Amino acid sequence: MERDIDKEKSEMTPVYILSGFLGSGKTTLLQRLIAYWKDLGLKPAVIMNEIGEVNLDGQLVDEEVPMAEMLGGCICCTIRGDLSMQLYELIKGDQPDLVVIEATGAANPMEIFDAVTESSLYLKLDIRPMITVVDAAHLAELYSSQQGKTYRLMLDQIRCGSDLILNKIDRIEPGQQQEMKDLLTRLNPFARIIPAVKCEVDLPSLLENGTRIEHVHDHVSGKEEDHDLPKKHDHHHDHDVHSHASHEHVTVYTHYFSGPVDSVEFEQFIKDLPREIYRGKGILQFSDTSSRFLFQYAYREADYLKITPQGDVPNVAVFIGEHFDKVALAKQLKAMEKEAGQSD
Ligand SMILES: Nc1nc2c(ncn2[C@@H]2O[C@H](COP(=O)(O)OP(=O)(O)OP(=O)(O)O)[C@@H](O)[C@H]2O)c(=O)[nH]1
Repeated sequence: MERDIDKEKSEMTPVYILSGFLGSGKTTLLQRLIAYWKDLGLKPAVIMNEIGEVNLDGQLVDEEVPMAEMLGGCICCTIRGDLSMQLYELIKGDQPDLVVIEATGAANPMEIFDAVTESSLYLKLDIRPMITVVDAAHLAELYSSQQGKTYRLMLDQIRCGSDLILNKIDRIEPGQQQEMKDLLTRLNPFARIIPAVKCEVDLPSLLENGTRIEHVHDHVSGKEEDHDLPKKHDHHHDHDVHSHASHEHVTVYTHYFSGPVDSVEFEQFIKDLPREIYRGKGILQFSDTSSRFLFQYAYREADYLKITPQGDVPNVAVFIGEHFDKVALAKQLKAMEKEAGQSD
């Protein structure tokens, strides 16, 4: 059977799934991977999934890379059926050497595996082990508070990863790093744990990890075989506990700006965001700067990057969080637009 798999693999399109909580660093890793593959002369293609209506991360991806965007829902549930179609069109149309799927951070990883494996009915896919990016600072905080659903979703993502990138270690105390590594080992004793800053990891060795997926794959297609590998996932249990609705508490607000906003005021607004909002991103035209900016807000840290957007991109901001007051947020953003208009 092993030999058959090896033979078949040469005709298959490798599919890499990047999992990880919102803002953990998946797009950062994706950018590194694309550059790496392109250097090797390979043609990657990307499927990006956002629960919001716009894909801003797509702006950060090399424009030559074929990309399918799946917006406005999560591939593990609401727009799950579309994934097979997108994969099919991408692979048949662009004939890439490999595909990377960056799932929304709210996605349940087992469901993504399920959704991707559905496509294996039409396509020869070599579904690679899941790579999970973990925000070290976020993990530290969630672990100490053990907050309900968010924490459980992160645990799921950790349990399903064969490689766990413990990212953003610059944001925790040096002494805490070992503690977080030990925690990850307890949560998933079979995964490789790779501490990193900005997902700077040894990519060849990250991508070499090709052994474990066979097990997960077999499980998903209902042919579980008792290798000596994972007792790591209690899959049936995971499926029972985490239904498709498990991340409905995560909500999104998308705001389209009708005019430029003042940069100082906007930065202050971001600093004052309520704790329930843990992710924000957008493309903005400030009234007091000439270029446009991509802003990123992840887990109470913001950064702003000058950009020249590809194509016709509106000024927009997306906020993702748990049960936050969308109306209040919309009002605040609207007020900023007005003031910018008035000061002009
Ligand atoms: N301090 C710090 N910031 C980081 C690190 N890695 C990524 N970031 C920043 O964290 C923010 C989110 O990173 P992304 O790569 O966009 O995260 P993501 O997982 O793709 O986010 P979603 O698409 O919302 O799920 C960006 O502002 C990054 O520059 C790190 O190691 N340390």
